[in-house]
Amino acid sequence: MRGKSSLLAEQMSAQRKRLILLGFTSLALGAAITGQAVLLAEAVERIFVQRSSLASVSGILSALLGVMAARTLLAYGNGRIGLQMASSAKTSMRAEVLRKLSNASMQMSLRGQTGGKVSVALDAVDEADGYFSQYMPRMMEAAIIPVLILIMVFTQHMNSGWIMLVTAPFIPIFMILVGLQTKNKSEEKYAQLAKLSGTFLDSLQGLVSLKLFGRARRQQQEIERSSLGYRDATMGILRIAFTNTFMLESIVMLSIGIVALELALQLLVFKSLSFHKAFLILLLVPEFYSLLKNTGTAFHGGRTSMGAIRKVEELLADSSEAVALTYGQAGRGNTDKMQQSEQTDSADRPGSADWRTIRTPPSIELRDVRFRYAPDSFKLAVGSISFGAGEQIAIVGRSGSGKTTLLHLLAGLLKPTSGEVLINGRPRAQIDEAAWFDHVSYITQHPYIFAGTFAENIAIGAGREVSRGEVVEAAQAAGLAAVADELELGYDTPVGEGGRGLSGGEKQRLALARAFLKRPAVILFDEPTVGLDLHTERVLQRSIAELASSATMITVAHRLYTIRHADRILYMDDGVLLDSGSHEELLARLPKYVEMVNAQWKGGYA
Ligand SMILES: Nc1ncnc2c1ncn2[C@@H]1O[C@H](COP(=O)(O)OP(=O)(O)OP(=O)(O)O)[C@@H](O)[C@H]1O
Repeated sequence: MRGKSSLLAEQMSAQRKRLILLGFTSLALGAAITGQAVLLAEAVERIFVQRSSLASVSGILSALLGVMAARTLLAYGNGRIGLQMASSAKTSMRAEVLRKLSNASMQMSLRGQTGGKVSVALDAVDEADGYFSQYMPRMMEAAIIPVLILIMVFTQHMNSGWIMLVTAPFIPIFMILVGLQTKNKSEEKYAQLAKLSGTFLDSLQGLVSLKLFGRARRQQQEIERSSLGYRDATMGILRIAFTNTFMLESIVMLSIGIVALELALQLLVFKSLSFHKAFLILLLVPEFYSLLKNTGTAFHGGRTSMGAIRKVEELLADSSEAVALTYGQAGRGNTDKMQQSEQTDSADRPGSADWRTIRTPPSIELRDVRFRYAPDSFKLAVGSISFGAGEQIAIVGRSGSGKTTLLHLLAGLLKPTSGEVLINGRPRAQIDEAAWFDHVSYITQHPYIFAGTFAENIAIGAGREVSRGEVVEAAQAAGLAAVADELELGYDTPVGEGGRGLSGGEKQRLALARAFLKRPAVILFDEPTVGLDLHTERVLQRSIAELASSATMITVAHRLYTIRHADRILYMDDGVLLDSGSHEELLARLPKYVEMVNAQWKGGYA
């Protein structure tokens, strides 16, 4: 797991060059600020005290203008460097979040609320901006420029230097106290925002169910509660920010007042100070405190950003933890390999290239495979089974017996807690994931339809550019041609979110059309439990049989037709493989199987 604030440390080390540049521009800015004060004091001294002619100070005035222009440019430069740091830090953080989320195991994807993750990936990363664009440049300026000013003041008048040195620490001390409070509040704000986003997205996704169960009002109240929590957390931060600004302003005013009083006494009462020196110090003192004060404001923003960065860090750490927790020993190897594959081109890895060229159905072997979603949860222990190349396997068993879990293990969506899955004798964990998925089609009961056209949704299966002709051919093979003809814009009709809806049977045929484009060597099929009309049923059966003729096919089967036509049937019972064999063999020796077959006859599944 990542150490605390290591994400920040990583980002800072990636920005080292810009930080050094920032140091140099801050130094130059400090020189410009002190130079400006010196030139201004000199010009005022000559014009008003020595009554020199304007022409005699024209050189000083031009130099003053030049220094002022340089100061403006340097301040602008510091701002730009800050913005560039923020932009590249945000880009790399967001990329890391997206990479982690997309590489995460299926369990990880299911953990936590999607809305919360979206909020962290978008809002929290955006909030990190302030740390790099404001906090860091101001901190760098505060570390360099006040020191330059202080040196200057000490060389002019020791007393003023001491007053500044004694009063200055009040500002950072105050900032630290406020900052600590703000950080907690900021983390609370992000927790509230993630909760609000999560509740909101959940409610949107489940709107129909919520309405049907009369829970819409309660959910509305839940959203209201979450949004009020978020409001309170935000208001809490703002309250601290306003108090912070007021207090800082008071400290600054008081400090400048003390220095001015001391200068006035020295200048007018004790007459121990020249006007030039007094005026120069008086010009530098507000610069000194204003820099520290700006740092105070930036500090507040910086702490808020740190809270946001911590949230991003937690999300990243959570992904790594979930991977380690789920995979156990075997998983640790897999995670290593996953990281390895990020560093080296997957095609270079041993076993990838030859696997890519395989087009024939592979043999699959489970070797003493065990799996748990979490400690003390459902346990799957199927032992060792092997499936011959091109074999048609049906997995059957009661609801909750672990059929889908087994299918996910075969697909590589879940990693075994112990044991391994071998493909053509090679551990699946050693095969490049992308290369493996190139050869697999997993047709779930509820295929995902992306927001896009009907044709695009089919084409996604190919994983390459495909012509309209190929899409139409795949649709015909999957029995979808008639459906496409009935759509308003044919293959160009928008479907998925925001588009036209598709029925369950249509979605499954669309998943089949994707598989026809892909022509996979392995088909994993979660057969629909709901009854389809006779015509759709026949179309599906025919299409699947055609696809299966060139693939190793493993089906979580619910229909007697599929079960009877399988080469081998695996009967699962409470996470254990109770028996396997042909339909006739199981009928002869497994009473639970007979019971299931009889129940299906009665239910009309056959
Ligand atoms: N993400 C998960 N986390 C924890 N437990 C899970 C998860 N998914 C499934 N389970 C549990 O694992 C067990 C097996 O589930 P699985 O979906 O594999 O059963 P199944 O035989 O496919 O059931 P069905 O026929 O109803 O789809 C169940 O007890 C289920 O509650």
